[in-house]
Amino acid sequence: MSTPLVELRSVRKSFGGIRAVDDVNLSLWPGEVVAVLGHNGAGKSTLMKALAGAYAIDEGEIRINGERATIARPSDAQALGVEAIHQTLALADNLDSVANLFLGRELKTRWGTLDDFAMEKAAREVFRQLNPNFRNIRVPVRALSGGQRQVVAISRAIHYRARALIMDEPCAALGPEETRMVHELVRRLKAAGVGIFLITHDMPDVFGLSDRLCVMKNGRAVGTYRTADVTEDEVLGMIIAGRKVTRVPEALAAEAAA
Ligand SMILES: Nc1ncnc2c1ncn2[C@@H]1O[C@H](COP(=O)(O)OP(=O)(O)OP(=O)(O)O)[C@@H](O)[C@H]1O
Repeated sequence: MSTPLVELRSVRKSFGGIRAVDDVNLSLWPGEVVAVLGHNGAGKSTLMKALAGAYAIDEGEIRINGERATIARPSDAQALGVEAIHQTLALADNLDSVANLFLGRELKTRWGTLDDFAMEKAAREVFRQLNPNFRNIRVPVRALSGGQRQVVAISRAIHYRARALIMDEPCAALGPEETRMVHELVRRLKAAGVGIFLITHDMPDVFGLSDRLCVMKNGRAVGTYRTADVTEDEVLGMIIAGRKVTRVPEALAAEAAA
C-alpha cells in the first residue's frame, strides 16, 4: 500500500468565534483528484489555505508523504511540494509566459544577467509537456485566453516540482473549448502522479474529473465518497441539506488505497 501525498487529520481552524473548519479528515493520493464541495462559507477555502500555508491550523495535523508537517507559511507548503493555484492565478499581466514561469526565481547567467535563453528553453519544455498546442509564450499573458492563463499558472507549480496541487474553480470563467483544455490538463497531471484538490461548484467538473469528493457544510465534512458511487442528486443533498449518503460506504483514506 502506498502512502497518501496529503493527510489532513482532525483539522480545526477558527476565526474568533467562527469554526471555519471543524474536525475535518481528508486524504489525497498520488494521481488522484479529490473535489472539495460546499456552499459559500462551508470552509473549503479555509481548509485548503491551511494546507497551502496561508493559515496555521489550531488543532489536528497535516501529514505530507506520511510525515507530520509544520506548515506555517506558503514557502513551507511549497518546500513540501504543495502549491495552490488561486482563482486570480496571480500572474503578472504585462509579462510573457516565460517571465511568469520564472517570476521571482529567474535564471541568471554566470555574469549575473538574466539568462533568457535558458529560461525560454526550460519554459518551452514545461509548456510542451502540459499542452503541446501552447505556443504564444512570448506575448504578455494579458493577451492570452483564460485557459492558456491556467496553463501558465499550473506550469509554474509543476516546474517547481509540486506533487499536490490545490485548484480553485479552474473552469469558472471559461467557455466549453477552454474547459475541455483544462480538463485535459488535469488528466495529464493525474497521469504524471500529481494529486489535485479541486475546489469547485461545478457538477460537470466534479463528475468529469474527480475520483473522490468531499462535501463540507458549516466547517464540517458531511461525507467523503468515491465520485462513481454517488449521484448528482445525492451530492446536491449533501451540499444543500447536509444529508449524508448511507446507501454506499464512505471512501476515507484506507478504502481509497485499496
Ligand atoms: N480570514 C477570515 N477571518 C474571519 N472569518 C473568516 C476568514 N476566512 C473565512 N472566514 C469565515 O470562515 C467560514 C468559512 O469560510 P470559507 O471561506 O473557508 O468558506 P468557503 O467554503 O471556501 O466559501 P466560498 O465558496 O465563499 O469561498 C465563513 O463563515 C467565513 O466567513
